[in-house]
Amino acid sequence: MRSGNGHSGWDAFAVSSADGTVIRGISRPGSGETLVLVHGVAMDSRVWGDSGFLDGLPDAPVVAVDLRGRGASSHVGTAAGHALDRYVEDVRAVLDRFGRERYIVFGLYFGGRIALQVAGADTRVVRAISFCAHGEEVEIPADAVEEEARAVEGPGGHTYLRDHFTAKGAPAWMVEACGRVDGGQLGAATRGLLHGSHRRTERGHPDQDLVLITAAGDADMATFHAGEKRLGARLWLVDSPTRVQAAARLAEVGHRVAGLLEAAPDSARAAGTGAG
Ligand SMILES: CC(C)[C@@H]1NC(=O)[C@@H]2CCCN2C(=O)C/N=C(\N[C@H](C(=O)N[C@@H](Cc2ccccc2)C(=O)N[C@H](CC(=O)O)C2=N[C@H](C(=O)O)CS2)C(C)C)[C@H](C(C)C)NC1=O
Repeated sequence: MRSGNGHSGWDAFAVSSADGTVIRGISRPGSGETLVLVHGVAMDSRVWGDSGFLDGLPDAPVVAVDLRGRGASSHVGTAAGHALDRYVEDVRAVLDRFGRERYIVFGLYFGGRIALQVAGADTRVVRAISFCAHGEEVEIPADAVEEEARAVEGPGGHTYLRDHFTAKGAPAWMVEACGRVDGGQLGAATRGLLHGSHRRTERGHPDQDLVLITAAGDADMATFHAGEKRLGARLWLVDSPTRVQAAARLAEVGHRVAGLLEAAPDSARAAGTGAG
């Protein structure tokens, strides 16, 4: 039986973020801890089904967010409106809406960095998992970002991204996701990276379980190890030469996350040490 929004068993939701922006997404009931999913820059909440991530998590309650300017959420035209703190407010408004005391937040690429940032700000997050983005301070190359913003907001924006990701060996679901995002929002979101996304993330609570995931062949592995040490995070590796190609491993990662949920005793941290 397909519900009104075209996803069988899923319900659409809408909440107002702190600045009034309407954040939408889809949710489904389940048993155990609620998984909140945060997509990357040129994506929307459809990536979780398309990538096979959800195949390994048939029973978990899931809330899949559309960040502002993506999916069904409201558009925001300014770079400042796409600052990291706005995205954190978006996710926290969604946590408020579902009223649970504990959440697991899983993010893809920049969505993973948002997940870590939300964990630093909100102790309801008992576990945060970042797929292929670390939480360390980075030097944002303003010129490269401006160049990329111009490329993605222009008429050839989708082609730029599709060609770039295809050349990097990204899976089809990731290449296709780019075509669903409005060019103007891609430009604003890209320039938005200059508004606070350079900041490192901090642990929000000693008992939080923080997990960083990256490709075994990641050239930037040292930064992920730095995150392990500084944040007391765990590092999962997927068998892939690069972070972009690791996107093809999301179905496997979904199964691994399911293993974490099964092993979850009272404190997420204990699960972190036990489940391996
Ligand atoms: C490859 C190219 C098409 C890609 N562009 C995108 O895709 C989207 C669409 C347009 C803007 N886009 C960004 O992402 C911004 N542009 C970049 N960002 C740098 C980056 O390092 N970003 C991190 C996350 C992050 C952010 C801020 C602070 C820390 C970390 C990241 O995770 N990057 C991976 C690629 C990888 O790890 O090799 C991906 N990110 C996509 C996503 O987040 O959805 C999916 S793949 C920062 C340092 C300026 C770089 C840079 C050349 C300008 N271009 C990309 O990265």
